[in-house]
Amino acid sequence: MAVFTSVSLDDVQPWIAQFPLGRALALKGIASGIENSNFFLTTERGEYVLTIFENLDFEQLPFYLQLMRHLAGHGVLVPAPVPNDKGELCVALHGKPAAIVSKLEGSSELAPQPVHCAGVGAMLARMHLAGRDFPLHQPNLRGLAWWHFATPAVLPHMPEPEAALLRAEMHFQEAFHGSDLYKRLQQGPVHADLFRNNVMFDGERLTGFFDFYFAGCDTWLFDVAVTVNDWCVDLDTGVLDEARVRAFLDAYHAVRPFTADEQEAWQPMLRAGALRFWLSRLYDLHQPRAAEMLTPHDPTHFERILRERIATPAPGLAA
Ligand SMILES: Nc1ncnc2c1ncn2[C@@H]1O[C@H](COP(=O)(O)OP(=O)(O)O)[C@@H](O)[C@H]1O
Ligand SMILES: N[C@@H](CCOP(=O)(O)O)C(=O)O
Repeated sequence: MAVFTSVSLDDVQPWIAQFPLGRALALKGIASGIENSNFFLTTERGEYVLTIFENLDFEQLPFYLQLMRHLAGHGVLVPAPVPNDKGELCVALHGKPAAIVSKLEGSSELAPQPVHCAGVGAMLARMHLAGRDFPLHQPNLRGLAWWHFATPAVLPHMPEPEAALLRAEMHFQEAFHGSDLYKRLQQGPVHADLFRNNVMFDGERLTGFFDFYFAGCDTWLFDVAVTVNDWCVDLDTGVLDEARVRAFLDAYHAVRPFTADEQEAWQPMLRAGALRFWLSRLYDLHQPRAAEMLTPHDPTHFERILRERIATPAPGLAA
């Protein structure tokens, strides 16, 4: 998808008058994405993306939009939110929160090579460092507490071998998240959904990270694990590609060196990253929402990745 909320150019015209963007010239629904309604918006001032938030409310949005603004101000490549004439970054449209952000150049690199992974690793480390003095706090809303909520909702729909794996992994992750090792890991604002489709490249040049609407405060290592599980994986088998993993981790480490605690937590964290998306994909499959163009993501992809991470140790954080 997804366009959950339909909007026409006529709807947008009076609304956009509060932004310093001139008149709206074109509006086009974007089919990809599964969380929000997104539109490419052409105005007299240029190209933007209009997002109508379907699951986030006005209280939650300042965290995401101010974080993007903060990171952009610290040289991290992310879309800049456009304030209206009152300085607000988020304004109601059709009764739902909406925001306009700058459009990034380029396109997603869906078949990444080590050079792309290195670019993402280095920028992710810069993002973590830049987030250290971000003053707002919000937990990762798809963290352990949400896993506890989602697990009983999906278990009745699952055949027993998969249900057993989910129960066992939840048990394992509760112990890991409660450990002293976990509590010592460095935390801060994380993207938490930095998949291939949420990064733009122009050739080999990274032009930006976007889709910050799963961001929250969590361990930096969780962000690394989520990102490696997508960027460095063979999509057919769930096996990690060593050259891409090495390129990613070495580039990250060169900007923000991994700690000894992070080395120790790396394997269970990769499992946590896989569990998080297995669960959310199961939840979306079994508790679907109405949308004009929604294509659910396949949960078995992350079940495979989880099984593979349990069976095979991944390359370590440092070479
Ligand atoms: N700032 C941006 N610049 C360029 N393209 C964007 C931007 N934000 C979103 N898009 C486009 O919109 C699509 C859907 O956005 P995304 O944030 O992934 O949706 P969702 O929040 O529903 O998952 C992306 O794949 C991308 O093509
Ligand atoms: N990346 C998640 C789903 C979130 O969708 P996005 O389009 O907002 O990245 C997944 O692959 O399950």
